[in-house]
Order: sequence, then C-alpha cells, then structure tokens
Amino acid sequence: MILKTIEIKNFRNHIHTQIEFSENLNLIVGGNAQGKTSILEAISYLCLTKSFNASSDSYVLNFNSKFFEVLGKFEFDNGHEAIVRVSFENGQGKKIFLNKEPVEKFSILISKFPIVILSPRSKETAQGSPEERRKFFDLTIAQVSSVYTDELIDYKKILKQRNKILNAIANDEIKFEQGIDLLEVWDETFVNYASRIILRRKKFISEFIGFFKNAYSKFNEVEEPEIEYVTQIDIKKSEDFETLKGNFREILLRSRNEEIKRGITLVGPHRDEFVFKINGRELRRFASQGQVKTFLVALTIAKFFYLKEKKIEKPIILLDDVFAELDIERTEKLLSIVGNIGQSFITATDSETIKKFEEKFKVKKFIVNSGVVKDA
Ligand SMILES: Nc1ncnc2c1ncn2[C@@H]1O[C@H](COP(=O)(O)OP(=O)(O)OP(=O)(O)O)[C@@H](O)[C@H]1O
Repeated sequence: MILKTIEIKNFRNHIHTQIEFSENLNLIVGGNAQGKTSILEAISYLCLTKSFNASSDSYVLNFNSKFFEVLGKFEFDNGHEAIVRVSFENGQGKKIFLNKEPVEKFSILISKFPIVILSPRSKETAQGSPEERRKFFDLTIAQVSSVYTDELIDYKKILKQRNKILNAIANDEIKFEQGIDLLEVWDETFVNYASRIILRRKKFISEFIGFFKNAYSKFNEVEEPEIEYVTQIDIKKSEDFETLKGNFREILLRSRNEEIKRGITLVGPHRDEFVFKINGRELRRFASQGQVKTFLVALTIAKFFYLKEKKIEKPIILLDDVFAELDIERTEKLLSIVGNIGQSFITATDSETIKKFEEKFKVKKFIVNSGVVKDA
C-alpha cells in the first residue's frame, strides 16, 4: 500500500497542507517545532484513527480552530484506490469516511490500512510498564483482525462491570450472597472473552517470534533475543479453546476470595505480560541502551513483515526522529531492509548526517517551516 497524497487542515500548526508523496522514501526535514511530526501524526489518523503521540483528538486540533480534517488517497498493492477522511469537531467528536461512506466501526479501518511506526515514544514499549507492551501487541493483532479489537473492547466493558460488583461486595454496599449471584451472571461471559483473547495472543506470539528473531539476527547474530508471553494459566496445557476456558474458570474460582477481599479482578488478560529478554535476562532491567535500540528496530522490522504476510499488503512505515534516537547505522540498516520494499516517511532535523543519508538513498525531500511544507 502507498499513501499518494495527503491534505491536512487545522491540525497542530498545519492550517492547510497538501503533499504529494513519493512511493519510496519521503524525508521530512525542518528545525525543531516546525511541524514535521505533526505530518506523521496526521498519517497515523488515516490508518489507526488516532495519533501515536496524543491521547486526545482535542490536543491535535489547532489552537485557533473549531475542526480539523485529514484526507488521504491510498493505493493498495493490487492497484485499487481508497480515500480516507478523518474529521474532528469540538462537541461533535470524530468522524471517519472511507470512500465517502461513513465508517461506524473504527476497528475495520485499523485492520485495512497496515502501518508500522517507530518514534521516540517506542522506547516505552521496551522499557515501560507491561501495559505498554500489551498495547503494542494488541495493536499489531488489531491491525490483522478487527474481531480482536471488538473482543478487547467487550472484555474491558465486562471487566468494568465485574470490578464494580467486587468493589461493592468489598465495601459492604451489597449483601455478600447478592454480590456472588451478580458475579455469576457475568462470569461465564468474562471467561469466554478472556479465553478468546489469551488464545489469540498465544497464537500471535507463536507466529511473530520467528519474524522477530530473524530481524534481530540481522543486527546481532550472537545474542539470543526472546519474547515470552506470560499469562496466569498454564498456556502449554491449554491447547484448545475448551481446555483453556476450563483452566481459566478454575483459577478465577480459586481467586474469588482474594478478589472479594481486594474488590478488584485479579485474573485475566488485562494482567498478561510480554517479557522481552536477551540471553535469558530481562531487557527492561539489564539491557544496554544499544540493546534496547536493536530490540526496537527488530520489533519494527518484524511487525512490517508480519503485517505484510498476514494482510498480503505492504505496510507503510513512519520513522519519527530516528536519526536522533537510533544512530545512523541502525537507521540505514532498517531502511535498507524495509525501505526498499515499502513506502516510508522519515522526519529529521537538517544535519551532516542527513546529507550522507540522502547520498545513499533515493529520497523525496520536503522542508517544513512553521506548518508550511515545500518540496525541496
Ligand atoms: N494543537 C495545536 N495547535 C497549534 N499548534 C500546535 C498544537 N499542538 C502543538 N502545536 C505546535 O505545532 C508544532 C508542531 O510540532 P511538531 O511536533 O510537528 O514539530 P517537529 O517539527 O516534529 O519538531 P521536533 O523536531 O522538535 O520534534 C509545534 O510548534 C507545537 O508547539
């Protein structure tokens, strides 16, 4: 897939920006705070319905505007075209159109437009809390399966209900027996959703790990990297759905007294972990900065090839400020692996490093100045 053109209105400091991209490498250059990352954020809205940087749509809405709009024209690998329009207005919320038809379920869009992003925030995936890694992998699975996104949303709703009941029992707001009855109403559905998510994550990691190890070995052939999926049930003894469900139901029942005492759900995929390791040691605790960088680049490459195979569609790739974050060697290697196959967008502040990079790669260069973009 390639993004041929984009039109951005009232988005961060871009009042009206129109860009025609190259189908290979697009280099977006400018000084600090000129609006380079904002272009990548706008692209992210077209594929993921949101920014990879901002937690709220209102944050990217231009300070002096009432609405923003991003319009992108894509071409899929089979030659078909698609137009995505995302708009947001204060008080009205976000609206998305695919080929002029309103998109009711955003999960559909996420699973249709494969994208891989490496940004300064990606460090959180390696070094942040378990939630950061769950987010990274949940998004990767969501990009392949819209059903997974819908199930995750439903799971979170049921989890909230369950927590409300447990909390009410713990605080004596309802009678114990009444609370247990209520819990039992929710629990079978809870077990069902939890088991589906766990099974999906298990299957995903068994497929993804090959892509990941292969990518890592391109940078380091000596180290043994690992991504371990850790869930509360014995995953090896949970081959099929019914067995997994049975195992899950069992630990849920076993945890009931503790859950009631604490007033919260203690068992379920919201507590899962994906542990990153190098040579058997946890990355988060023991890795050097260089190892963390290699891990992140390998994750990016692995995700690119995983999505490409699953979607039978080349993802686009966004690299935000990678020269500052990664160093030139890793960036060049990353681009020599994925940049020759797909379309990439890379932001950078102008420097000697960039000049050398431009000599090596065929790039279309754009200069950004106070939210205004010009072809270089
Ligand atoms: N909601 C908003 N409305 C208007 N301007 C905004 C809004 N949010 C951020 N800005 C400004 O828009 C610019 C966008 O910066 P952006 O993050 O795209 O910069 P950048 O060129 O990538 O810079 P750097 O190299 O420092 O990362 C900044 O000047 C920022 O202060």
